[in-house]
Amino acid sequence: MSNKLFNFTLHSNPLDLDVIRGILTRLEDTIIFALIERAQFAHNPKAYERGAFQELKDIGFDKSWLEWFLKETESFQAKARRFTSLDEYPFTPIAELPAPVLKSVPYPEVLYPNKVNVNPSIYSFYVRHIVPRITRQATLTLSALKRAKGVKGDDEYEDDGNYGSAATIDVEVLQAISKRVHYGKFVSESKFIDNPAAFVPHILKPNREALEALITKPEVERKLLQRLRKKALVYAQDFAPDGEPRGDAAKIDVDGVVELYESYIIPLTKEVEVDYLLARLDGLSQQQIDDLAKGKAAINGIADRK
Ligand SMILES: C=C(O[C@@H]1C=C(C(=O)O)C=C[C@H]1O)C(=O)O
Repeated sequence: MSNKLFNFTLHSNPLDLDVIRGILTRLEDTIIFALIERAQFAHNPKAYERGAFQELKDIGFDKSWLEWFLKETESFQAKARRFTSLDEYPFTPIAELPAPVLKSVPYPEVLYPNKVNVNPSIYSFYVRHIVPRITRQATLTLSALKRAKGVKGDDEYEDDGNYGSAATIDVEVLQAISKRVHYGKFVSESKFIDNPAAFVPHILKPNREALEALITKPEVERKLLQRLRKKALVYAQDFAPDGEPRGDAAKIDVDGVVELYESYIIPLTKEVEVDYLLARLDGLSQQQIDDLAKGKAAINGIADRK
């Protein structure tokens, strides 16, 4: 997983909406392939239950197996200077992460300062809804194998022996979804500077519905879901030894991938867009707000700050 999704040296304008949408499109591939990898392992619900591993309690960690994997992984990433830019957010509380060993990079200030972070919601929907659905086939296979060995009840659904591999992929999926959803801030800033006058009244007199109507592009969403289904059908195919596609989307629940976007990722991205807009005028002078209300675009993509 690239540490810096947006390579500022490669793009002249980080707020070009087509460039941003291209990055969101590329993240579809990352998420689909990671879900294909996760679907190879059973659900193993114990891995998401706090306090379920005595081994973790013995080392003083009382949360879940996955939360332990997140903390250990993100601790190393934090030392390597991850989470110092405005578009990457750890799932582990930032206060529990070590300081970077490298000096931070002075990334250009593209986004307006904000505290929008929906990782708790991403974690919750992923664990409660996405993992059980994506791993359904592997889970049914595991339970049948366990019953054949005389195992009955909850233990049928536990421990395909891959707690570590599955959690490693869970971390990758969660971080990719977090990047994708929080990229809504770049989308929002792009739309705001393109037409600030449209947004200012609904920020001054907070109106989430009006702001959501302004940022929603139904045709973009419709094409995205169409593209996603086609990608999942192709990526999930098995291939014959000579590379001939077998035409069966055997490796993933394609409807589950589409539902992930339709029911969770897109709605949450739009919430991030609206939350970002609602804080977009914080700290600006009345004159700056008046100028924006008259449609004077912000300079270099970010309004002058006081
Ligand atoms: C991300 C955008 O904003 C909204 C959210 C979208 C999404 O999450 O895929 C797509 C279109 C818009 O409704 C955009 O306009 O590209």
